[in-house]
Amino acid sequence: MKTHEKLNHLFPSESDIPETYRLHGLVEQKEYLIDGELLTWEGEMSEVLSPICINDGGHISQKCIGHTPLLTSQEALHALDAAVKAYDLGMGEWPTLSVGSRIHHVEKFLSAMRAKRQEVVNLLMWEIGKPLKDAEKEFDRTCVYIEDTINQLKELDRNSARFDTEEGIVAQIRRVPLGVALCMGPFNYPLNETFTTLIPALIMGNTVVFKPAKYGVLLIKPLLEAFRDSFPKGVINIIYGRGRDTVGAMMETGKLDVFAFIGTNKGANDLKKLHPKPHRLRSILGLDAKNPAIVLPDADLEVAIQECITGSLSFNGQRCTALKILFVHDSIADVFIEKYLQALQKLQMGMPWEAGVSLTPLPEPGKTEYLNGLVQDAQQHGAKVMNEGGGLFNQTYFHPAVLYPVNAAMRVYREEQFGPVVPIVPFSKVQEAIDYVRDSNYGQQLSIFSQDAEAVAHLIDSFANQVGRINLNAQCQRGPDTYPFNGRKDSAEGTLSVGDALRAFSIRIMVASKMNGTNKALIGDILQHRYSKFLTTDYLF
Ligand SMILES: O=C[C@H](O)COP(=O)(O)O
Repeated sequence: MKTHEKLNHLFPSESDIPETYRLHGLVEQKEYLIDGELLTWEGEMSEVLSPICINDGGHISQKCIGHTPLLTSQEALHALDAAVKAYDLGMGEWPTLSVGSRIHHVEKFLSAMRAKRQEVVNLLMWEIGKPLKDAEKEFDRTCVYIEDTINQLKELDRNSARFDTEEGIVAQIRRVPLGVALCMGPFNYPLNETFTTLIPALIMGNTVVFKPAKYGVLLIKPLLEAFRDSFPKGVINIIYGRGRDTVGAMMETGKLDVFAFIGTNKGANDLKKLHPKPHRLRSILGLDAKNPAIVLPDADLEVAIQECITGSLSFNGQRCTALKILFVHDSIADVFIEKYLQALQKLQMGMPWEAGVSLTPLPEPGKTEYLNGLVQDAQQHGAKVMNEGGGLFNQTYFHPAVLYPVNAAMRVYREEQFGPVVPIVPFSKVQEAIDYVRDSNYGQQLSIFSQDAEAVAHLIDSFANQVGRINLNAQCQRGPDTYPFNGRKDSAEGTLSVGDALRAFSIRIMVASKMNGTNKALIGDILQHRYSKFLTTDYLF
């Protein structure tokens, strides 16, 4: 069957959807969380369209699955005020709670979250088209990340140095939260990526305003009560709405201390510049990437193909860590492409809940047209679509397009496609690939495929000052989550491993006292009477 004929079978009617995955009615998300209260929004709502298209008696359209509130700047500022109040040492308890107590709150949340697994996984499929296995993995991985964060924090706490005495000065050094954090995540990992900033921020004692991703927003609904019931008032506030109205208004107040954002450079820059004193804002950012694979002539092709197929096309290439351009030595380009296309044929396109399906509809509006534009541009500059049916699209479906030979004149050479378009660049000298990486604005990761120790070592040394991670005979990826996740140049700011994130959302400060009679009496008095929340004997590391 030709690919375009197969595409006709991608639009199920309601009755074709298995009962377990069917949505019964719309998910009406009217509630938002401010200062420990779930408030109900009666104003304008935003429609949530699933990328999954339904065939309703011959009429095929994206299914509307629910609505979310379009809050205004007023609600956003209310949320910010609640977070500011909860952070204030004089009024809020959260920043000065013991590590053990904060862990207890997060554990309570985790246990409530686990009970919502099926609901959240189902929404991950409906909202962003994530295949069932990947959606389950995202949920489970997030739970493990929270557990690991708790364990890491206990470890840090155990190893803490309580007092330092140097040169006649006693220092009570303490790691403290940064303040009020705004956490925003991307549509492709709306749970995992968001929680890898949200949880470390909370557990370190920051208070948070959380705005869920634009797509992948309804799946926070099942967790709203868990958030409300697990944390003290104002510690976590959850809002919805247009970025400019809500986030923009909060930024302009200058009251945000941390901006934790996983998304595009443009999104991050547009928001950050609204802060009146951006240098005061600690930014923890995961941004654009264009990770290349470099396949040398002696590469083990079986390994290279397997890793490049999953690296470039798992979740339709919609991962910041996806391989977004493949540099293949020209002596093996033909055989590489032949094998790549054979492997591609085995990937199935379909509904996210169908067994074996890995290619699914795309949630971003206008994405298929954008990808088609990239393909046409490459064709105009001399590339061919190497696979039958490649690039064929329909509303939210885009069949992967493998482009060859790609060169610097084409948009896809530098633009981050974030979708199922695979550009393959032939090279004769490895220096061409080295120059590509060095000239790139991005520096998240790259992959090298070769068995030649000398050649690999040379490349490692060429790239160690360019990217955050070099993968040998393996695709690019974030995990394991205990490993550093970051990037160079315009790809990231800060590092987000389990342990690094705890440090990213905190700062070490101290009270330093000269060892003289006055101070001995003074500190003794403060400690004895517990006058200070900060200066206590049971402080954090
Ligand atoms: O989109 C960026 C994700 O953090 C990638 O994670 P992953 O490499 O595990 O798919």
